[in-house]
Amino acid sequence: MTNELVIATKNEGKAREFRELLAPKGITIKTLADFPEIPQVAETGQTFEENATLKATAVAQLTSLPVLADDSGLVVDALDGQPGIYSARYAGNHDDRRNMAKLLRKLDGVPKDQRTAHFQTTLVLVKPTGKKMVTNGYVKGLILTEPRGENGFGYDPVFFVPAYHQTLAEMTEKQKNAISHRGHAAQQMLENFDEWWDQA
Ligand SMILES: O=c1nc[nH]c2c1ncn2[C@H]1C[C@H](O)[C@@H](COP(=O)(O)OP(=O)(O)OP(=O)(O)O)O1
Ligand SMILES: [Mg+2]
Repeated sequence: MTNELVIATKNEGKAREFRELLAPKGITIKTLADFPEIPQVAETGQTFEENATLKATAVAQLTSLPVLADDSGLVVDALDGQPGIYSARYAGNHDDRRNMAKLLRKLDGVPKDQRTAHFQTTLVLVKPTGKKMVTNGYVKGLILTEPRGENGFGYDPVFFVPAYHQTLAEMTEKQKNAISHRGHAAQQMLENFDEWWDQA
């Protein structure tokens, strides 16, 4: 069996975090940047798991390699769970600054104790044979009224984690990975990875 895993993402921030999270496995990691001919997979599902499965399955078929896909988003309580699966296309097409600006506008006037939210990541691992593994991860926080910090990506600058008195964008990548939705989902995946990898 090949020693390569493709991460089915066009998001450089995710790809960076996965390289760090998967480093202990000693697997050769590729991303969609290595397969420029693969088109964007339409995220037509109604859930994180459906969308991650669509991305993973399409790329496994096209590459004949094992694939990991991540579908993730920000779930805001005061907005009835929005932007949720629409996080990447909330204000525009993958424009982090406009997405954050729209979020802050929607939460204008909402008091601090009602600005609760969580990030969710659903990870789907799929082999070309169809063998699949799914894990989920979460992190709880509060949406600030203005961005803080330069690290990370997406909504990180407005996502404050009370236990650490920092936004995700104020943490190092290692700190973020230790507590984030993606970090938790990846840890769970890694616990069962060898069993999945060794099966047909
Ligand atoms: O740790 C995170 N820190 C901040 N923001 C985050 C995080 N994790 C997901 N997010 C946001 C970014 C994007 O607005 C959406 C994911 O959308 P999602 O479709 O899963 O990813 P994407 O389109 O950027 O890349 P791709 O589908 O190629 O993997 O949630
Ligand atoms: Mg996407």
